Amino acid sequence: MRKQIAAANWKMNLSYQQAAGLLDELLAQQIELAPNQEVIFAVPFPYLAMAKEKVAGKTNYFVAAQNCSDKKSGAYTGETSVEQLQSIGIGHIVIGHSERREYYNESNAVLATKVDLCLAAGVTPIFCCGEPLPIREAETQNAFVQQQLEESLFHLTVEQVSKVVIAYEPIWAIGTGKTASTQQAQDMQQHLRKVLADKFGADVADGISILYGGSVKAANAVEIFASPDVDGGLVGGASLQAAEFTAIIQALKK
Ligand SMILES: O=C(CO)COP(=O)(O)O
Repeated sequence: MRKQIAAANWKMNLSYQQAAGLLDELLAQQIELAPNQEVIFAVPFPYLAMAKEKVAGKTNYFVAAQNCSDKKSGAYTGETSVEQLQSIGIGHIVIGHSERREYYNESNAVLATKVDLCLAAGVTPIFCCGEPLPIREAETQNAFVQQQLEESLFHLTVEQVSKVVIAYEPIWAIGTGKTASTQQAQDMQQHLRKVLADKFGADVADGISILYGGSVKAANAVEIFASPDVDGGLVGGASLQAAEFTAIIQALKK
C-alpha cells in the first residue's frame, strides 16, 4: 500500500515555546506507526532545528518546511533555498500552498521550478493543488486542478514524479470548517490519479500518495481517509491541538 500520511501544516502560528510544547505532547503519546504510515510536521522556519531534534530517532516522523525559494542560491535577501533546508536535514517541503499562490502570486510555472529544485536536492515536494469556490460552483474543478498538475508536474520523468506527494486542498474548505464531502474528495483524488496514470502509467500513479486538506478534524478524518484514493491529510487548524491531531494520525489507513 502507498504511504498514508498525516501532515501538520502549522502555518504562521505558535510561539517557540508553544511549538516545543505541542511537539512534546504529541510525541509523548508514542503512537506506533505502521511501516506505510508517516507523520510530517510542517513548521515555521525558525522552529525547524528544534522540531528535527525532537523527532530524531522516531521512525516515520518527519519535519517539513512550508516553502522554499524558486532560486538555487544567491542575492535573494530573505529567501531560503532548498539546498539550505536540505543541509539541515529537512527532507520534505510544502510547495504551492493556496495561501502562497494567492498572497504571494506563486504561479504553476514558479511551482514547477520549486518542485525541480526539491527533487534535484533529494527533497520530497508536498505539492498542493485545489480550486477556489467559483470554480467549484461552476463545476469545472476537475479541469482546473488537472491543469495545476499538468503545468507543474507533467514535465517530470516517471522516476521523479514517483517521489512527489500531492495534497488536494479545495480552497473553499481551508480554514472554513466547510470540509469537502467524502465523495467530493474521493471524486477529485480519483480523477487526479487517473490523470497521473494516463501520463505516467498506472503503476506510478498507484504509488503516489494523494492527501486531502481542508478542515480535516478528528471527527471527520476516519471517514475521509477511508476513501480508496485518499492517502491521509494535510491538516491546518486541527494540527495545532494535540488531541485532535493524535486522533487524525490514528485515523490513517494501515
Ligand atoms: O491549509 C490547510 C493545510 O495546508 C488546511 O487548513 P485547515 O485544516 O485549517 O482547513
